[in-house]
Amino acid sequence: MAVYTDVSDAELSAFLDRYDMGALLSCKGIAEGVENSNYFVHTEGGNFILTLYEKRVSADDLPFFIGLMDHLASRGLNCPRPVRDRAGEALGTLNGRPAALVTFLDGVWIKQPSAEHCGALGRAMAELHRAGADFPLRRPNGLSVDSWPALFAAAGPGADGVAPGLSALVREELAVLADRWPRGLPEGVVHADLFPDNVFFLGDRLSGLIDFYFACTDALSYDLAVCLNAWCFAPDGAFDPARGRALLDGYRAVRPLSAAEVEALPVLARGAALRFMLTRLVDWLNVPPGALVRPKDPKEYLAKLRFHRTVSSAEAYGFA
Ligand SMILES: Nc1ncnc2c1ncn2[C@@H]1O[C@H](COP(=O)(O)OP(=O)(O)OP(=O)(O)O)[C@@H](O)[C@H]1O
Ligand SMILES: N[C@@H](CCO)C(=O)O
Repeated sequence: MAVYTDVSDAELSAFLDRYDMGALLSCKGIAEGVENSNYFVHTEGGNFILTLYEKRVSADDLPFFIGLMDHLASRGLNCPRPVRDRAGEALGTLNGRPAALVTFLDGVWIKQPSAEHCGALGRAMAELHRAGADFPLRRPNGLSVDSWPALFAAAGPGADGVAPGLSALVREELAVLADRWPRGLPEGVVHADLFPDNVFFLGDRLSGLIDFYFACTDALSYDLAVCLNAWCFAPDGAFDPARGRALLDGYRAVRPLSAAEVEALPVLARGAALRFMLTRLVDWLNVPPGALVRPKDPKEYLAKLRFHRTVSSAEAYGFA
């Protein structure tokens, strides 16, 4: 994550007084990520992650995210557990932002995933979908097809300065995807941002999933579409069908896909590419002054979007 809101040791110690976690030993801002402010917090009680929720997270959604992490962890999924204060509250306020502490997960994320990593990811994603099946809360996906025109408007007039012709291409995509977006696919809890930096490994073993702050109720196969984009392109920008196949096969080994879900993958992957291209574009063109953040490159997702425009069936992703 990034750091948008600074927290001093004194402010943090006062915040921690509500918890049974002993005295603060150290606290360090985490530069990775782009969405919220994150700190690594070491106390006499152990290691924790402190998150201050920033612009894209609505305070009204926090009970969904906190409840979901609790629910998934109680179903055996390895994800952060919210830490409760003496009054039983997992959410507090720090420097004017909603804030929470969660448990620290061991592991590292993989910068260049192999087909084996993608297979492990597919299995873990299907397990997440299964574990979420009886989660009682619902949250619509606020970054799905209906929100994309407003997101594009929020990027402002600079799009063609990032890549010539980008505005025209986005307008075309908005129209095509509004027309073709699949409805009626099996739905449930999706992570919706399961990028490599949100999946930890210890050796070759997938050890945990983090960052549930885009999780929502949506088509389960949308998660696969996000991961085809985030995990299955080679460093030279070419799609790698071996990784795509491993991801899809890993998933299907735990939760079978219906014919409708498979058929929908190209348009879902195209929409997922546009979604991340647009949020990156907004962030690229609007870096808050003083923020410790490195915005992610929207052009990476423009290239992925161009690829999906050429795809007509899931076989292009390695599906067999
Ligand atoms: N529970 C956790 N255990 C261990 N490390 C964590 C945990 N949560 C976050 N981190 C660390 O903080 C970094 C950023 O966290 P996270 O991905 O949640 O931030 P973000 O701003 O939402 O990022 P993104 O750009 O992926 O949305 C992670 O890459 C990881 O190094
Ligand atoms: N995973 C996102 C950032 C968090 O939304 C991206 O790479 O654009």
